[in-house]
Amino acid sequence: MNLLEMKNVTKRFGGLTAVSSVDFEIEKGSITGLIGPNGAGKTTIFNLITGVYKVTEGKITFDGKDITNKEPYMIADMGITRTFQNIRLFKKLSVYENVLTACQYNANYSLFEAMLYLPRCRKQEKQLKEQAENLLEIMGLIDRKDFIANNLPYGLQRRLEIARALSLNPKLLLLDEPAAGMNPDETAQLMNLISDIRKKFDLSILIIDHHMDLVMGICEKIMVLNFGCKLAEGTPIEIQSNPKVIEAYLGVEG
Ligand SMILES: Nc1ncnc2c1ncn2[C@@H]1O[C@H](COP(=O)(O)OP(=O)(O)OP(=O)(O)O)[C@@H](O)[C@H]1O
Repeated sequence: MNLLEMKNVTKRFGGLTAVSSVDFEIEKGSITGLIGPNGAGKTTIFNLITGVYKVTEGKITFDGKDITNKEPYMIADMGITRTFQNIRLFKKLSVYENVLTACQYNANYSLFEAMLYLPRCRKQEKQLKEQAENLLEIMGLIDRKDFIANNLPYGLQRRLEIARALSLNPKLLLLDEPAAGMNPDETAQLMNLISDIRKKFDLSILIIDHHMDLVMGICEKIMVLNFGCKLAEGTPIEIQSNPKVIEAYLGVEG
């Protein structure tokens, strides 16, 4: 069953077609990869799915509902969250505060209840703190909960960003280059972590990354973009042996 469907999606910026008539599906519970050379349109696809950019033509459906050109906060509420190519954290807040502020989006007590610190507010605050601690535990960050985010090593900042994205209880998590700047050991650890969180949170995951070992190692399906068009789609083995992909992308590596 498909969780997300893009039908004939095009995005133009003036005269530039960044994404051209792309059809694409993400199966529920899957880890899917999105690869392609620089400028191929990968991040634009993330921005179209999350409502940051408006679709020029075509339709995007999520969990059976049309989300084309909905506002980003509506799409996040429906269950799609993401991380960014350039890490976006509250750099001067602690690791714990970064996750807790994201968890607090889930609170639904009123301002009145908060001002008087009524029982419903107290109960929810306690639950949100537990949720934040639990996420830090899962992401291997609990020992550094009081560190200032900016002082974390780069790889851990990426994990913290994933923890923040998970705090909104998504059904679909979009990871934009989660292994950027990581060494092979850190990349291998991240692969295990991504597989774990898919199981623990019953998630579907879409990953953009240039680390072929990561993408080929954990994705069940991969879509290859080139100049905004879908060049190929298939299992890692099919993609690795596809002559068009080798020529356009893998062949130019190294
Ligand atoms: N807001 C924008 N305004 C104008 N052009 C844009 C905008 N966003 C993206 N583009 C253009 O769309 C094309 C696709 O960009 P995109 O960032 O989606 O590529 P990408 O595949 O994610 O590349 P990379 O691997 O380098 O991150 C590029 O030519 C880019 O310059």
